[in-house]
Parts: sequence; C-alpha cells; structure tokens
Amino acid sequence: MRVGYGSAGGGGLGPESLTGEPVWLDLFERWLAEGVARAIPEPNAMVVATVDAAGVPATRTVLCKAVDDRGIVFYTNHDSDKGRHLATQPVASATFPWIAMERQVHFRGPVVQIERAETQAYWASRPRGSQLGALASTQSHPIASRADLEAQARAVADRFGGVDGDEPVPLPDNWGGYRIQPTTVEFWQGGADRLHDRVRVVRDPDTGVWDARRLQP
Ligand SMILES: Cc1cc2nc3c(=O)[nH]c(=O)nc-3n(C[C@H](O)[C@H](O)[C@H](O)COP(=O)(O)O)c2cc1C
Ligand SMILES: Cc1ncc(COP(=O)(O)O)c(CN)c1O
Repeated sequence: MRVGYGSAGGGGLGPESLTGEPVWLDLFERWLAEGVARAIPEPNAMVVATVDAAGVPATRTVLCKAVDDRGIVFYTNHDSDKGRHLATQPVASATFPWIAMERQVHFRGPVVQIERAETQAYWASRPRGSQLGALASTQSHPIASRADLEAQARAVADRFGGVDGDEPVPLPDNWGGYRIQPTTVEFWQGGADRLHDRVRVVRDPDTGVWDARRLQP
C-alpha cells in the first residue's frame, strides 16, 4: 500500500497561508468547509489523545462541534476514560485526518470544560434518541451484554415518556463539552515524493502572539 500525494489540487501551503487572528482559524475553517463541500465522511471527526495519570496516551475519535478563536469543542461523558484523563491531566492533542484531501491538522493544548449554558444549548439541539442514548450509557464502563445495554436504554426511555414521547430529556450532570485551547496548530498538505508542506503555528505563552514556521516534511 503506497499512495503518492500532491495531486489533490491543494498546493501552496506556507506560513503566508495563515492570516487573521488567531492565525490558525481562517485556514482551519477553510479546510473544514472544503471537507464539507467535497462530502468527505465526517469532516468534523478528530482523533483526540489524552493521557492517563501514569502518562500513557489514549486516542479515540470524537466530533468537533464548535470552532472559534478560543479553540475546538467536543462533547462527551465526564466519567468516560477521556473524561477521567482530562480531570487529572487537562491537556490533549487532536488530529483531523483529512486523508481524502491529502491534508491533516493537529491541535495541542490545555483543555477546559465549556460553560454549562453552552453544553445546555448543544444538548437541546441533539435528537431525542441521542439524548436518551447518552443517559442510557455509562460510557467506557463494562456491561455484561448487548441485551443489558438495550434494557438500560428502554428503562431510560420509559422514565421520560418513551422513545417517541415529548417529555424533555434532562442534560445529565456527567455529560458536557470540552474545549481544546490550542497553543500549537500544525497544517499538513501532501506533496509529491514525500516533500509535503507543513506549517506549525505556536502561541507565545507570554505575549499571546502566534508564530508560523515551515517544517521539513
Ligand atoms: C466517527 C466517530 C465519532 C465519535 N464521536 C464521539 C463524540 O463526539 N463523543 C463521544 O463521547 N464519543 C464519540 N465517539 C466514540 C468514541 O470514539 C469513544 O469510543 C468513546 O467516546 C469512549 O472513549 P473513551 O473510553 O476513550 O473515553 C465517536 C466515534 C466515532 C468513530
Ligand atoms: C457517544 C457519542 N456521544 C456524542 C457524540 C457527539 O455527536 P452528536 O451530539 O451528534 O451525537 C457522538 C457522535 N458519534 C457519540 O458517538
């Protein structure tokens, strides 16, 4: 398995591609919009790495549900493995593997829980079935069987007037959003003969000024 890059019509990535403030935001939004326009599967999917208390990393895919100058947001269960990792080690790295576009973007930085009101607004926008599903699952904890999981889901639905009911499903305390506040963002565009374009932007912790550098591939 070996695929050459540089034919996807990307091209032209360099430090000068980064404009605006913070410098990573415009290009990231442009690339994400291109992923949506090209209908690549789940363009907002990102692989998020967290570290456990022993410093061992773990990765999993989550969906990025908001982006702005403060960072990138995803939603999950606070009692999941990643939630427990973030409680003791509030840092993460996230990668958007846009392979169909011969691109990837990495983020690294501290992680904070978003405002409860923002989670509440997002929760209200989710389909009822997804709300019930979140309540039914003690994420990342073992369960004896699929049948037990489905029984839990039925019990939760019954508590709130059924799957098709109209009783509101309350936001559980252990579910919410996290924001990765990037201190480093790296853009990668595939090039011919493995001579890819890489631009890394790093935020100076004292001045808040972003510095963009081309890296060797
Ligand atoms: C495409 C895709 C999107 C996903 N999005 C989310 C998400 O937004 N939030 C979430 O909690 N889990 C999501 N998952 C499930 C996670 O990958 C993971 O299995 C789950 O969050 C438990 O992770 P943990 O045990 O490391 O905490 C997604 C999985 C896939 C494949
Ligand atoms: C368990 C879980 N929680 C949350 C999400 C976030 O996405 P949504 O709010 O669209 O369900 C996903 C998406 N796959 C998910 O699988």
